[in-house]
Formats: sequence, structure tokens, C-alpha cells
Amino acid sequence: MGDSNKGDTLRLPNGDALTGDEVKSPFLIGVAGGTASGKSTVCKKIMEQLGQAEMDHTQRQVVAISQDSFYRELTAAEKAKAQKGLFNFDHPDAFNEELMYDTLQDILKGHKVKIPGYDYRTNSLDFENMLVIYPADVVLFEGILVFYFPKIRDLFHMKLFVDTDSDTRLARRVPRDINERGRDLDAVLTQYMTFVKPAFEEFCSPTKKFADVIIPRGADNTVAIDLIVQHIRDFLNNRSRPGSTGNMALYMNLDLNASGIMGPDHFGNGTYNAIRRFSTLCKELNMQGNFFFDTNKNLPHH
Ligand SMILES: Nc1ncnc2c1ncn2[C@@H]1O[C@H](COP(=O)(O)OP(=O)(O)O)[C@@H](O)[C@H]1O
Ligand SMILES: Nc1ccn([C@@H]2O[C@H](COP(=O)(O)O)[C@@H](O)[C@H]2O)c(=O)n1
Repeated sequence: MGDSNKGDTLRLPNGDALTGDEVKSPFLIGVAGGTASGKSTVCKKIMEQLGQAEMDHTQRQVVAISQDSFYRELTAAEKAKAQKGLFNFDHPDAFNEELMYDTLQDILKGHKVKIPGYDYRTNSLDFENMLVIYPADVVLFEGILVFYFPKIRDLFHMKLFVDTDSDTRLARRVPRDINERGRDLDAVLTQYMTFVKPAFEEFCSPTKKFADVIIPRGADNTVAIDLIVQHIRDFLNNRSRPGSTGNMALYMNLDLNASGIMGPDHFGNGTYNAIRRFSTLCKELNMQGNFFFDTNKNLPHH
């Protein structure tokens, strides 16, 4: 970070100030996309390529969290409905928005947090298997509706949308739900037609416009994943550089389409060069159809 930033107030993407010990705030990446689009697989690949997957949880620089941990607890009547496949888990009301927001805020403040796992067989949060999220440099938060709630959307430094066609998603969801989530074929198809598909069209798909980067074909798009991995590497290197304040928000919260207005005086030269490299690569990949970069920046947010 250049001297020009000394004494600046460090801020989260939503404008909240960070002070003192809180400056080791992680770079928060939102990963949205329809069911079975490959969100978890993309996150897993990113973690693997960064050598994080095999690392002890307490030591990881990059961690991934699922929005499923923020489903709200169901009433007895809702549980009964869910067991018959009659509860809509794809509607925004199925999530605990406040808890999700507070937890992400805690993470951005560099705090250790505990979140429950999720058990699809019982449609309930799994408090027996709490996940401890240790402070990290980069946090990936993935889920179908991570860009739906404006307050939460504004917390992300970077927003990725995994864009896989709906036939492929359904073809992947069916075996996954049968083999891993304890469902039968009829129930999967009925739930898909009754809730999943209409909710995708109403709530998830429209959030694609908020993405900074759209990844066609999900985890198959190795070019896009390599680029994102390289970008995160640049971050991690920049953060560990002597003299860096460690504040990712100042590094990342920028409009690359307008990056021509920023000169090396704004950042250290290493950071500036990393941004330029990223920007150039994005333009090239965009032209090759591997990546859509910031396509809808000017659309209204609602
Ligand atoms: N590129 C891919 N090729 C083949 N199968 C895939 C691919 N990406 C994901 N899958 C499979 O599809 C299913 C859904 O993928 P997942 O990453 O869990 O999606 P999401 O997190 O978006 O629901 C999983 O069984 C996963 O193994
Ligand atoms: N008890 C539950 C909770 C969620 N679902 C479905 O999971 C989908 C979201 O997870 P992905 O990994 O597919 O993104 C969502 O479409 C819900 O329908 C469920 O079936 N049961």
C-alpha cells in the first residue's frame, strides 16, 4: 500500500469503518449460481489450486462457506411439509438473513465464527457438527441466493456467478440428491418443477446482473478458474508484502472498467501491476468467451 493511504479510514465494501486490530479483514468473494451449477466445485478447485484444501483448518488462508448453514430452523409444521417435499427451500424466506449478515460482518472483522453444518436428509441445521471458521485472508461464500439480499450483497469485495445451463444442472442435481441427499427420483423431480425452477427464475437468475465475473460452464471453465486463482495469489502476495496494511478492500474495491483513472500513486506498484494484469487478462478472456467480466455494471440494482 502506498503512503497516500496512510491515515485513511479502512472500510468494508458497505462503507462500515474498520479500525485498530480489525484491519486484518478478509477479502470476501460471493459465489452465486443456480442449484448444481458447480458453485461448491468451483470453490473446491480454487482451494485445491491454492494448496489450501489439504491444509489444516486453523492454518488456511482461503476458506469456503456455504449459504446452507444459514437456512432458518423450521417449525414442526414446516418440517412435516419438507419431509413430503412441500417446503420451498429456494425462496429467500427460507434463509436467516440477519444471522447471515451478522456472521459475515464478524468474519470481515477478522473474528473466528462457528456455524452449523446442514443435514439434507433431515432438512435441518446440524448443530452436532459445528464448523469453526478461523480468520483467513480470503473467504468464499457460496449459495443460490448470496446476491439476493442487498445488505449481504454489498458486503462482497468480488461477486462471481457460476452460469451452467439448466439441463446440465438438472442432470447433475438428480443423481446428487438421490445419492448424497437421501431423496428419491419422484421427489427430486416434483420439488424441481414446483419450487426449484420457478424460484431460480424469480430470485436467483436475476442476481446474475450483480456479478463482477460470470463463469460460463462452471468448474469446466479451467481458464476462468486459473484466472481467479491467479488473482487471489496476487492478493495473498500483496498482503504479505512488507508495508502492506493487509486491507483487501482498498486493493480490490474498484471498477476495472475505470481503472485507467488510477495510476501507480494510488497503490504500491506491485498492486497496481497486478490489477493491470488482471484487467488485461479479463478483457482477453472475455473475447474468447471464457469469462464475462462486469457485463451488467450499469443495470439498476433493483
Ligand atoms: N464440471 C462438472 N462436471 C461434472 N460434474 C460436475 C461438474 N461440476 C459439478 N459437478 C457435479 O454436479 C453436482 C453439483 O455440483 P456442485 O458443485 O455441488 O454444485 P452447487 O454447489 O452449485 O450445487 C455434484 O455432484 C458435482 O460433483
Ligand atoms: N433441506 C433442503 C435444503 C436445500 N435443498 C435444495 O438445495 C439447493 C441449494 O443447494 P445447492 O448445493 O444445489 O446450491 C436448493 O435448490 C434447494 O432446493 C433441499 O433440497 N433440501
